[in-house]
Amino acid sequence: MIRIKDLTKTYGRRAALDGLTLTLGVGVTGLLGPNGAGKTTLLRCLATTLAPDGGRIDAYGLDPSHPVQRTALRRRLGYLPQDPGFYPHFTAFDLVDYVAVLKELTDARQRHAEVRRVLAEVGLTDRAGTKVRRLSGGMRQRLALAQALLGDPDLLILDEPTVGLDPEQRMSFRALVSRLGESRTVVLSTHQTEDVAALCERVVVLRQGGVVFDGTPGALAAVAEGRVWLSDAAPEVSTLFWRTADGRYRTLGEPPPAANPAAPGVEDGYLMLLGEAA
Ligand SMILES: Nc1ncnc2c1ncn2[C@@H]1O[C@H](COP(=O)(O)OP(=O)(O)OP(=O)(O)O)[C@@H](O)[C@H]1O
Repeated sequence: MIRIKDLTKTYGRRAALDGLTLTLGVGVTGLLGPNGAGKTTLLRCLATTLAPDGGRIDAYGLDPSHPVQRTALRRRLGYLPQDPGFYPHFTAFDLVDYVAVLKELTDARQRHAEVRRVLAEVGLTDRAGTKVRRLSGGMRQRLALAQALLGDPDLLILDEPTVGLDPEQRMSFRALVSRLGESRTVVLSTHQTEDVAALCERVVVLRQGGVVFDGTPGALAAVAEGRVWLSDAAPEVSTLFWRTADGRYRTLGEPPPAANPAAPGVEDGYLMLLGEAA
């Protein structure tokens, strides 16, 4: 169990985290929130790469503000940062192997077997010998995920993991992450409400460094219950609407004339929650 209590982090005068409190258990939790809401800052604090200014984190009884406990926690987590810095001249295998060395896998035989295992998990076995600079964006993203899986961590922290993946890779990513979430804590940030709907049993919405929603994807969708409409004519008042593939207009907010109610999705609930719909 991971308990985050009253976490604060300020850059200059800007509060990136403003007294954030959250508990994480086994399963996949998705973090949604507009740009600058504090998702990356929270994930970096959890990954122990950034020290918060105030509040506390208790992960499996370990306190990351304590140097010895921080090291113990690092052994139990895997982290996919938002912009992983890669060495372009390393091969995929060498890159993951290098991270494995940093993660104290000292026995070369066992380490190489573990590197092969995580490359296989993300479908990069046949690219093991390819240099990072020759990999596509989606392959690099999968490589970044592979290094996070080293050592089978209890806590997997994934910052926008689906960026750059094509639809097929996104599907296999979802399958992999939901399988991983059966027995460990997975927390991921995303701007893709589809990922949240398809993959997360829990969604936490951050805004201005605090939690504004914590519940199931279904409960987030329900925030827009009775506020989603389909109509043949475009609404006249300025609400949030768009033309769908079948030529009808989908409106969020007040109903346009002669509109039919439609079932809300996670994205509708999220937009309503953030007040971006009228
Ligand atoms: N190293 C930094 N120096 C100064 N300000 C920062 C730094 N990192 C983040 N911030 C600021 O802190 C706030 C929260 O940023 P953070 O990256 O955590 O948000 P986010 O929710 O991950 O956003 P995004 O969806 O754009 O990735 C923003 O206002 C950002 O400008």
